[in-house]
Amino acid sequence: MRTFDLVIVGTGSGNSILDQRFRDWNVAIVEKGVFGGTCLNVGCIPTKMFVHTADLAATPAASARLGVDSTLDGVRWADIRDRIFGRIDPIAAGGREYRRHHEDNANVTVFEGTGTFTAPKVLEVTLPDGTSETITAPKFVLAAGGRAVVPDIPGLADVGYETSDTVMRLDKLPKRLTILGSGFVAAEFAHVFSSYGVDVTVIARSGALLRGEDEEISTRFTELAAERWDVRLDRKTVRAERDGDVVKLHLEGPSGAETVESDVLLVAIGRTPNSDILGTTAGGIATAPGGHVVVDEYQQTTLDGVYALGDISSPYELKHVANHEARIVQHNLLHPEDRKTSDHRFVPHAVFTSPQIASVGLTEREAAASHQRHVVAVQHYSDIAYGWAMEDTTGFVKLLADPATGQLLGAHIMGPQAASVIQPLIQAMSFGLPAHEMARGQYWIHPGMPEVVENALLKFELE
Ligand SMILES: Cc1cc2nc3c(=O)[nH]c(=O)nc-3n(C[C@H](O)[C@H](O)[C@H](O)COP(=O)(O)OP(=O)(O)OC[C@H]3O[C@@H](n4cnc5c(N)ncnc54)[C@H](O)[C@@H]3O)c2cc1C
Ligand SMILES: NC(=O)c1ccc[n+]([C@@H]2O[C@H](COP(=O)([O-])OP(=O)(O)OC[C@H]3O[C@@H](n4cnc5c(N)ncnc54)[C@H](O)[C@@H]3O)[C@@H](O)[C@H]2O)c1
Repeated sequence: MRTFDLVIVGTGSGNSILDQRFRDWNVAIVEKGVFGGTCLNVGCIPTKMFVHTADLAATPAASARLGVDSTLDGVRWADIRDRIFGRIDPIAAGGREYRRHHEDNANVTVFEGTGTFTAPKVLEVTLPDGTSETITAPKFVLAAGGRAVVPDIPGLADVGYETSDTVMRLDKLPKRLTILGSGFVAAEFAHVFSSYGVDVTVIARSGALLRGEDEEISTRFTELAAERWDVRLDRKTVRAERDGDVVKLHLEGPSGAETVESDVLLVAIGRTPNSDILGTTAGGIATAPGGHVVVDEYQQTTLDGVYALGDISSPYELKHVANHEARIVQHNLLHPEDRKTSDHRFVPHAVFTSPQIASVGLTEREAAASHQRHVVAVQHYSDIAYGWAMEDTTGFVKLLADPATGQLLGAHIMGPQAASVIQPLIQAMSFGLPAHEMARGQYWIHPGMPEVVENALLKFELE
């Protein structure tokens, strides 16, 4: 058994922990897949590169009503795909090369295999050739992320399906795509593929898409989605079947049995933490019922010296959260006598679909459920100057605040550039800036898009 000072499992956010301050540590990094993890290789970065091209492809269809006539001549799928991965793949390869061979990493040993705990702080790494090595250390960082969930639907395993890991590398664009699921991944890929001219069907188990959002956003988004895609709500998928090149999904819904046919099926029903593969139970590390590794405010697991971060322990499953937690773990490894706690007070997210959606803090339903006193302010993009310029008809900002203090409790935006427009609200919440001070304590560039936030703030009826 080889002994190290520190073992890091996973090279997504885990890889960012090591810098020159660790040069005197004997470190092992264990990675079973592609260097760089989900966000770089199959997550945030490639998806948003596809979303950008989708936004461009969708522009001609949207501009005629403003008096600008243009047509989309075509979408070169292979060129888009190869440009995106032609940029990303070398970054992953470069990261691997850096850790394996660069002089900065003389103290780092890379194990390219699957790590599984056989006992507390004893990790068996199974290498691709079937051999294994056992390693140990007083300190571990578990940054092993999660993976797409595949439901137990009869026939599914035989028909062939894509997940977010594979759908961006399809050989050619399908004519028809069915997406099983109604969350982030479904909403983003439905926008991407439909903008490229693919007929998209979205199958939701419940009565709305993006159900985790504030109810008004979810309801309004579902209505808009139904105008662009074939949206099937309240459907149970009972069986999958292949007929030549066609994938058939047999559903049961409000009107009885029905079948959806398509060329490609994308399964997007959520992700599960990789704690099972990592053998956390044998490792003496507690997990929550959904499989997330349990951590305290210092990101330490139930086993002393073993830290965890990102999707393996965080129910948020967002890259900016994993990055924040990686910085906390890094600090706590380097300064065990002066540890920091992670801050999950105001975790924002954005869904890069169309219209874009962004959110931070309490939804109205959550505020009511927690008996939090609150007032609500809503401002439509259509009533601000830049909204006139865009002739926007669907976007809005919805804010929640404490009526006594003016402190913002939640912000929910659906509309152009929502992921950027929300940032000052995240800042105000994080630094405790009350709504009225935020609205009137600064200039708002006229006629900029953030005026939609200013006007929403001014609508609050505070005590
Ligand atoms: C399609 C998609 C789009 C997304 N878009 C966004 C977005 O726009 N914004 C955002 O904030 N978040 C987004 N996310 C979420 C984001 O990608 C994740 O939250 C983030 O990448 C998690 O980082 P991590 O370091 O925890 O795990 P990962 O990056 O998943 O890293 C875990 C690594 O551990 C390795 N590993 C796992 N088990 C073992 C083992 N037993 N032994 C050895 N190695 C192991 C894996 O191979 C992997 O490389 C998206 C996710 C998906 C799937
Ligand atoms: N922009 C972003 O930040 C971004 C983008 C993509 C993914 N992500 C992250 O990745 C995670 C995974 O995304 P996701 O969309 O796969 O999961 P999700 O949790 O966002 O949505 C999954 C949806 O599938 C539904 N579902 C579950 N089981 C089902 C079944 N058997 N049949 C039909 N529907 C079913 C759920 O009710 C849910 O609405 C997200 O939670 C998010 O944190 C983030």
